[in-house]
Amino acid sequence: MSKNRILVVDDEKLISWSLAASLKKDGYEVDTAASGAEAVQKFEIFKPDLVMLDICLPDTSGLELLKRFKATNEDLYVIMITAYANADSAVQALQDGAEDYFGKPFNLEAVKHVVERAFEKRRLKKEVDYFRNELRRKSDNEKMVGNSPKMIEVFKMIKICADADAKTVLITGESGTGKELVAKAIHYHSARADAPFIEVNCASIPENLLENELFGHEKGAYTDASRRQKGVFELAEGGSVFLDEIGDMPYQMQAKILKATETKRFRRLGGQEDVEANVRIITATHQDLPKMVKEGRFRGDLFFRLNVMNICLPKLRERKEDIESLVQYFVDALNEEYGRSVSHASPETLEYLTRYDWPGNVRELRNCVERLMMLEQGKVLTPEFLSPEIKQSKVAAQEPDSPGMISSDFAGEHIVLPSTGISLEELEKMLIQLALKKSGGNQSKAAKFLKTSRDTLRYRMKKFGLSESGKDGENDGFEASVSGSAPQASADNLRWV
Ligand SMILES: Nc1ncnc2c1ncn2[C@@H]1O[C@H](COP(=O)(O)OP(=O)(O)OP(=O)(O)O)[C@@H](O)[C@H]1O
Repeated sequence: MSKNRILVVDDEKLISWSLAASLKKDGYEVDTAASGAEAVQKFEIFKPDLVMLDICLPDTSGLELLKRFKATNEDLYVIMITAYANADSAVQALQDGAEDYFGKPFNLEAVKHVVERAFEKRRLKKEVDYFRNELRRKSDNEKMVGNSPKMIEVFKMIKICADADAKTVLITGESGTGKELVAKAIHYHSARADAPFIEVNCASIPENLLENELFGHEKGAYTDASRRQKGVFELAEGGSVFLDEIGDMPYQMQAKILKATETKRFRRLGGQEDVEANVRIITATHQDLPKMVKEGRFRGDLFFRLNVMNICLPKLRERKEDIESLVQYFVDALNEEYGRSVSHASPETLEYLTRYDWPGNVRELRNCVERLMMLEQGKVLTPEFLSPEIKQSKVAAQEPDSPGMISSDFAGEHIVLPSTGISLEELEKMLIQLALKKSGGNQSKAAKFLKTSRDTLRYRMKKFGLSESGKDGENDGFEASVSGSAPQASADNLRWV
């Protein structure tokens, strides 16, 4: 490993000689200069990591040299050497970017500590820069894939939130749709990218520890609080706090989060004064917050505050056109991770993957590709190792071709009727549900689609227990059907694919 280089600039020969000898003994590479002109020359050639600079030089002021050196290399550490009478200049030097100073006459042991401290600080700074760049690189690598119109809308919203420095953002969507990726994308594409992004999963931290985690505590706030400790809101200063699973935030804590979002201030546990919070708060949940508000489980005021900017992530089954590019993206990423050289998924495999409904969304798709890559020996992913559920989804679509089955496309949905038969009433109910789904619940449009009158439709909806509000009987719900997510529709023996 190369040695750290130190340039000692002092016109008093005895001082520079004793400093150089002591620093060399400590393992540094040292050079000396007795004037400003010589220092400038040596600075160019020797390229020091640290300069020890006397404030009073025969041909120039150490303060001038300090500015010149720092302008050339802003990461350079400079320690000023000053006579005690020159304390004002030392203060000026610190303001101009010097790291530290010591006075003459000096104790070599004390100087040694000043130098060690400077290099330790430099090492830590490098380490922090390294990890920050790593994180950034990681976030850049974690691309968000998708060309569907729904994902393009999501990308537009990410850009708007990042560019406008939105102070609160709510990300909603089913589990595995990419909420965490969106939160990172907002942070790393905004002016806050160089400050920390800190994630807290509200569901995984016990209620009694959450406040401490978020806001920190003062010394003596509780029995074990032997010193003041910063919480996430302070540690993320200038950056973003990502509160995942905000729906699981305890009700009491919600009021504190509301205060922090509204006033940009919070209080440490056991603290008497508010602390300023310069952070963007990104929240995410897979839960239905408006419903939770109605049920009194989530504060309405906090919901409205968070919901100012809402990014709603589409389910994977609603953007199946993205599946092929996602699969290729995961194949490439996993090739790199496992040192494999799989080229792609076969058309038949892709057909299976496109038929399946992906209740676990993109996370489930990624896991599926990973499993195929582990089991497949060849360069192309074949359907051989697909799970039974995924294979079943295609069988379901193909079965109608077998004797005794009926298959049809209706209102854009592929309907499969079982070989065991189906009652006319069940079929009628399902068609009404499909028509309502297609019309977004609009009864006039649904009636027109079914070539019947609105009154007839309403009569039949009532007959089948499909309520006007968009909900039908107890469990067999219109809500579930219109979401398009229910492979088993109202009749158990029917399947939509
Ligand atoms: N559009 C996308 N492009 C590429 N990868 C994606 C995309 N969306 C999600 N992923 C991947 O899917 C997995 C799940 O994503 P993520 O953790 O962001 O989902 P989530 O909505 O936060 O899930 P949960 O609610 O369970 O926390 C991750 O591996 C993520 O990298």
